[in-house]
Amino acid sequence: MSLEESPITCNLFRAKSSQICGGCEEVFNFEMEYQNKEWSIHKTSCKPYKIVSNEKFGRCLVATRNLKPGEIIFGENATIVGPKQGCRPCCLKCFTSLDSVASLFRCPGCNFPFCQEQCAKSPEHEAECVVLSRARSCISINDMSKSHPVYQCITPLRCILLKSTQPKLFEAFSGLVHHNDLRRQTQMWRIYQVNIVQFLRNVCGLANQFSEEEIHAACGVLDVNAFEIRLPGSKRQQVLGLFPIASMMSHRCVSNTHHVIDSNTYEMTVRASVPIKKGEQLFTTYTLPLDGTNDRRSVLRQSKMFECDCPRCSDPTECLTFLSALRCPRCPIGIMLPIRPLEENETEWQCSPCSYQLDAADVTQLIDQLKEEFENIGPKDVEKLEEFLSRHASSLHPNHFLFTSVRQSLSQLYGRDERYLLNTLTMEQLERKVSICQQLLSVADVVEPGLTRLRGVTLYELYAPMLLLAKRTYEAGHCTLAEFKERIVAVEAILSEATKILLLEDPASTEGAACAVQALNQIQRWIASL
Ligand SMILES: C[S@@+](CC[C@H](N)C(=O)[O-])C[C@H]1O[C@@H](n2cnc3c(N)ncnc32)[C@H](O)[C@@H]1O
Repeated sequence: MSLEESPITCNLFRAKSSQICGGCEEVFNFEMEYQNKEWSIHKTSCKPYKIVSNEKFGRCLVATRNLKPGEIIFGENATIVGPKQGCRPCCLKCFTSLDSVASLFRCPGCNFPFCQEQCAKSPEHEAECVVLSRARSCISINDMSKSHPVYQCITPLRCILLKSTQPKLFEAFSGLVHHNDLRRQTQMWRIYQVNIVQFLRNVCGLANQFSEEEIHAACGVLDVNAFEIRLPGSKRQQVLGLFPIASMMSHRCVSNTHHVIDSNTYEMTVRASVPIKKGEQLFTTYTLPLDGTNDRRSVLRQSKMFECDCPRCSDPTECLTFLSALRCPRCPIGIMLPIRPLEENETEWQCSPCSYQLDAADVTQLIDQLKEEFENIGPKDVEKLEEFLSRHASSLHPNHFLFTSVRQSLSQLYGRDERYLLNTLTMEQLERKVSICQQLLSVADVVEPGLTRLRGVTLYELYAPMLLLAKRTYEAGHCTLAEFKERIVAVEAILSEATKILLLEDPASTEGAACAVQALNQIQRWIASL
């Protein structure tokens, strides 16, 4: 793959004297007399990444020097923040879910509900309120527990209004990919045409200011480039943010970066999650890493408009995680994998030892049925979740993504659910929690390697039952003091890694980080006293 440099990178060409920048390791040739001036210009623009362009990925980011796990690559603020398509009614300023608000405040201008008057009167709402007030008679949002289609137009409206309110930002926004040409044939285009384009042009009176194409382009930019912002507590609405540099990162189903978005400031920090070599492309993941190949590729096809052929998607075993693999119905040890994983609708699935085959349609039918069964289980129903695992053990590989989702829930429920509080768990249940977390980690280590949230959270869930098991075993006289110490030191290593990762997360969304630091200090003091 050739990654051509774009003109955006710093290039100061003048012969005579050479220097290598210690930051980006670029070589500069200076005229001696201009050296200091040019060097100070470079110092302010030197970054550990650069934007390059490539036939397959379009614009993308590559590392300009070796990066260590945890190292910050860049940070940037969201240029636009707004509600995600299909969200339930929320305050347009702070995104609090309105079903949890006792007394709503209706904006006198546009009639949108807000959590409080102060939010409705915020400067951020001013320009959109003028537009939305023209549709005042159609804006009647009364059921706060159900999504309302009018919210679909808020974030695209905020984008197009930049044209007059912040022309520079609008220019940058207009340079982002929208894929109107590819999206034109989709069902989504037709929905946007009615719910957003016609609403904004015909009902809100923007027909003279914005063409249909321009409004569709705003919707496209958001679909292709925006990031989800996870807000804590009652703001757990899905909110979108546009981050122009981050949106240049290409997708790979196993990424090498990790990002955190501060839920108060909407500032994104992108870090290397694993070691990255100078010249390597920087990847993020546009999908859920624990989904199977067919689901990930389908999301990417529908919303990002490309066919992912990354190493994980091209490998029937998904890098030996077997996240989509089935058990062979014919032989006891067989595992069934797609023969051509990039042709999900046509490929046969074949058992490795006995060569028995299933059609793609049969596999889809089975998985759809099991997905439905899984979705109908209550989110806290430990017994039903356990039952699901045992009932389908002969159909799915132990690491199958459906089982992995079940394990993710169980890893939290054992020890936290009121019926399964940690101190009340039996030895067997503690061992169950440990084995669930270890299985999850074995998958996370491959699909979300390094300093990632999934690993941090799972390591944190793992430490407590391990500690309790060691304590109870020692107190029952079933191990020596030396063996006990050894087990506690192993727990400390796990908690120490969990803490390191959780401290990188948004402090508002992970109360775990503070608890982890406290627990780590306690264990360290305890080890010192043993
Ligand atoms: C968020 S944008 C990334 C920046 C974009 N390349 C640009 O030039 O502005 C996402 C788009 O980049 C391209 N892209 C990203 N990752 C890709 C991948 N793994 N394979 C093919 N195209 C990819 C697709 O066109 C996708 O819709």
